[in-house]
Amino acid sequence: MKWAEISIQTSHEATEAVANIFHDLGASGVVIEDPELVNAYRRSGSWDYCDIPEELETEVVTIKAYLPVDDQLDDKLRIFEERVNRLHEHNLDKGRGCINCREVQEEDWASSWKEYFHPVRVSEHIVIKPSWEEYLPVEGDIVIELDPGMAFGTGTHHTTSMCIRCLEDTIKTGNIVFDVGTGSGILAVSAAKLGATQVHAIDLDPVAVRVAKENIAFNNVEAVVGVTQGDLLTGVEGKADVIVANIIADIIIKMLPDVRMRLVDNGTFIASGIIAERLSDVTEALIENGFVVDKAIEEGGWVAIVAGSGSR
Ligand SMILES: C[S@@+](CC[C@H](N)C(=O)[O-])C[C@H]1O[C@@H](n2cnc3c(N)ncnc32)[C@H](O)[C@@H]1O
Repeated sequence: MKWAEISIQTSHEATEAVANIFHDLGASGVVIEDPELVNAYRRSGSWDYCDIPEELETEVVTIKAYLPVDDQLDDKLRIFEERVNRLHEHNLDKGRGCINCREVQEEDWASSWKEYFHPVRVSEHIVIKPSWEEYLPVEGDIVIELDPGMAFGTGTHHTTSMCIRCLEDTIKTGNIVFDVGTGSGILAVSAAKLGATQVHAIDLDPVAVRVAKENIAFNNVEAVVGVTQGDLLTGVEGKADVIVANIIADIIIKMLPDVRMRLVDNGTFIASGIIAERLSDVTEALIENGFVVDKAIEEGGWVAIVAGSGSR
């Protein structure tokens, strides 16, 4: 299906009114790009995942919506423009008011990232293969088929590949593993393929839970891996030999008491998603919570830590 992406540059005060006009014209959702929100989020310090630059031009808000390309589109565009031009009647400044319209294919949004995702060897044995690509395994390869869809975790991100390497060094046949923040399920599937006999994967995001279930089925490890929607280790019962979490530093620090409680004696916690600048914070918190830090590895500005729970 063809869609029209309609975007408008407007002012802060007109944001809600413009979004309402889009809704009235049948758009099921709008994308609001507000540089002030980006700057506020940046300053909050809760985003470890990217070095987002400070937005310098904060006055202009861009709002985008998608409408089907059909015989009503021209009328809808005309109505949109008319209503934007009448915003001053409600004492609202429309700002620049520049409207752009471009055609996009639905498949473009859903699959454009696929061209960047190819089979990749992430550890000595594990190769991540997109479900739509061919790969001829060599002896000793453990091939994981993956279609991450909208969930995080293709194996190409340093935080994920470091976790997989640490899992490969840690997991022993028969281990129980908890994967907190499973995303695409990539670490849970890796753990199962490396010999774990019970894996509990958890994610807060229902989309991730659905995608992880699909990838688990794809790799025939449903008998070993179960996925639940949940907040970190809340409500998780039993103990694991290995807990892995590729989330941000602050969340890792927050979950440490639960991690320690849910690990067997001499169990292992693999923590990733930590920017190098936060290594000392996480290390200190680990020690405060009774862990022994075995090693920290760094790649591309990211750190993964392997820590032992010791015996209690
Ligand atoms: C960086 S992704 C990691 C995905 C995958 N494990 C990997 O290593 O590629 C972090 C995941 O943690 C999930 N997450 C964030 N906060 C969470 C929470 N409080 N409880 C459970 N999952 C959470 C996100 O939805 C996301 O899927």
